[in-house]
Amino acid sequence: MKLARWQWMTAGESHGPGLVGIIDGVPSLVPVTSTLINEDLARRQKGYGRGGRMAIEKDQVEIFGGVRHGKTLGSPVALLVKNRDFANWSESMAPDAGTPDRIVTRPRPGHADLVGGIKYQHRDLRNVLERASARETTMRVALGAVARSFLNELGIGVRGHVISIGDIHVPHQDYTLEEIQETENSPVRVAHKASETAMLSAIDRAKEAGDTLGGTFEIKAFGLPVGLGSYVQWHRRIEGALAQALLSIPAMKAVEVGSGFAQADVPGSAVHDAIWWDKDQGFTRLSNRAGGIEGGITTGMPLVVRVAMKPLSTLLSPLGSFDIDSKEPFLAQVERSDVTAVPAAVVVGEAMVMHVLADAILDKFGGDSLPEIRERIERWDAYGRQY
Ligand SMILES: Cc1cc2nc3c(=O)[nH]c(=O)nc-3n(C[C@H](O)[C@H](O)[C@H](O)COP(=O)(O)O)c2cc1C
Ligand SMILES: C=C(O[C@@H]1CC(C(=O)O)=C[C@@H](OP(=O)(O)O)[C@H]1O)C(=O)O
Repeated sequence: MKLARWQWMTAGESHGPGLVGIIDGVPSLVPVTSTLINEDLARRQKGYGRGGRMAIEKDQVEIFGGVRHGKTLGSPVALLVKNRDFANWSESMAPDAGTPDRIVTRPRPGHADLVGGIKYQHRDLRNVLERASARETTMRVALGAVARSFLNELGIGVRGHVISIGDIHVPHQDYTLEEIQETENSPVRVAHKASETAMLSAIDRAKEAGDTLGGTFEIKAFGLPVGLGSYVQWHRRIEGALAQALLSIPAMKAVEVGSGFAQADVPGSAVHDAIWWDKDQGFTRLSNRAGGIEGGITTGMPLVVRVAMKPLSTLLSPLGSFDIDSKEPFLAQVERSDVTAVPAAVVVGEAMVMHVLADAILDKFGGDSLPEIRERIERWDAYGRQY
């Protein structure tokens, strides 16, 4: 795989002391503050259908490196988010000596418990679920807020919204950035009131039945330059990087670009976007079924990706499974779980798209400081308009 220019990683367990993250490759002079990062952390915590854990956590970032007086230095950015719930697990999850109570020997169908136990030779499946948990996505979002600020400074806006929860879908339309931004006020992050009401009662019904719901969401990026990604080598096609990034989010099972799956059902004349030219904007497209990518390269039209999330696997009325020690079948007693996390997953999806775009910008334009990169993009855009 290619060496990313925007390299980032996270560490930390769900009920351990907290989560840490580092990004190497952030240009200097990008505005970054804990207030700005906390905004995205709060957005990820919202959403109707979350369980008891979200009432415990109030995610707040601490910036440990790479930022001074509100601007990045060009050195690695290091972040920390503490787990409030650790206070309730301090003995069981102590990094040094402690008492491993709350041992898990009952793997949940659909979670990482069983395969992780076999793979890492753990007999306490807590050692698996602690890291497989989507708690880790908190740090993806914190680091993603740094990418957001970088992209915003270049005039690129990335926003997502919910398309469906269970079998309730919002009517399809080409949502604008403003319409998507308004979904911040919706408890399920949708832009359509009737769908919102139906989704809220579907979530209530699923909760009563001890069941869970998945759904789909859309992420759009506005203001991208033409030319990110490439067709010249397999790993440089940008939709490949986006699909990998989005499928890496726990519980995501499918990704489509533009009108994606629907393209397979209709002839080419109903799929491809006619090219248009005028002297003000240069080349553009009359429609955007391609979702802003042709030949693995951004076209300058809005980037559109959709993601399908499976229903969560921790069921209050669980499916059958076997205890890994006694080998006896059981129906697990579950303490708490989310009913749906699709509205939260949108914010994680935005973060993953922004990490890919930040890397693609640095790959195409290089540069060490924000002003240098901005100037290069402006020159590139001017070239594009007169091509
Ligand atoms: C924001 C978010 C919250 C989640 N909350 C839960 C949860 O409460 N219970 C659960 O069983 N799974 C939850 N998941 C999904 C599991 O983490 C995921 O299914 C598990 O790690 C196994 O990975 P896989 O589904 O990709 O195979 C959540 C996922 C996300 C993105
Ligand atoms: C903690 C978060 O999500 C968690 C993801 C998750 C899972 O199995 O993935 C299970 C739940 O955690 P717990 O077992 O502590 O109730 C969710 O709350 C979070 O999003 O910050």
